[in-house]
Amino acid sequence: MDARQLKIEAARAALAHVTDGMRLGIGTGSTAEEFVRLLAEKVATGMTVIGVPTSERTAALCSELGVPLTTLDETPELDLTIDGADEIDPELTLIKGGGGALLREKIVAAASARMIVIADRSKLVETLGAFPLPIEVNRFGRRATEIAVAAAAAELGLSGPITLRMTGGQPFVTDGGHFILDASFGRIPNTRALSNALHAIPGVVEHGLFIGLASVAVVAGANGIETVHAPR
Ligand SMILES: O=C[C@H](O)[C@H](O)[C@H](O)COP(=O)(O)O
Repeated sequence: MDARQLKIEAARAALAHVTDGMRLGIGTGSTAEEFVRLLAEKVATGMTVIGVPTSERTAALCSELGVPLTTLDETPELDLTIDGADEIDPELTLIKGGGGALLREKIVAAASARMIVIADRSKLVETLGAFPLPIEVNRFGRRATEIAVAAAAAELGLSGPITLRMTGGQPFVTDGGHFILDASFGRIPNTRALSNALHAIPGVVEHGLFIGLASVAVVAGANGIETVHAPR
């Protein structure tokens, strides 16, 4: 089965958790897009759900495919968010933000009673950090923020290149109008400590470590679907 098919299988398995009338957080990325396509088929045959998209990109796809949308201001409490991830560890701590949507994704996940992560098996890791950690920063003082991030990481024994994400020769700008720093720290054993340290830096808007947000991961591999539950 190719990578796209695995994403479709994970999305299909997660769709089984969606029931009529749910208020859904709808994730961003190639896996979440497969979920949107399958959800749209259900909506077309009568399922009633309302979704809060986690990016302009997801909003556009939902609108194109007829998935009804609302805003988090109109619907501030959600039943379930379904989203992809860049890395998933055994506790279901995640790295997200490879597509730059981490801020809205985290706000939406935090407003949801449950979050299900959908992924192919390649996203499962023992320790997070091979995937560079996306850190969303205010444009103002970006260099100073970068220096502060490096210093905070060094205090925790973490180091490595921190690069400004670029696209088409220009800095990548998030839906919220911010920049993204990608921090290649390597293994991050102390995710909670790093999260706290990053949140203490004024120019950091949010980071891509999702701790204690995902309740279930639905992971598709060559041998079928594996469902991983977060420890209680
Ligand atoms: O900002 C993007 C999101 O966090 C995505 O959910 C994440 O990058 C995974 O994307 P994909 O399903 O394309 O691997």
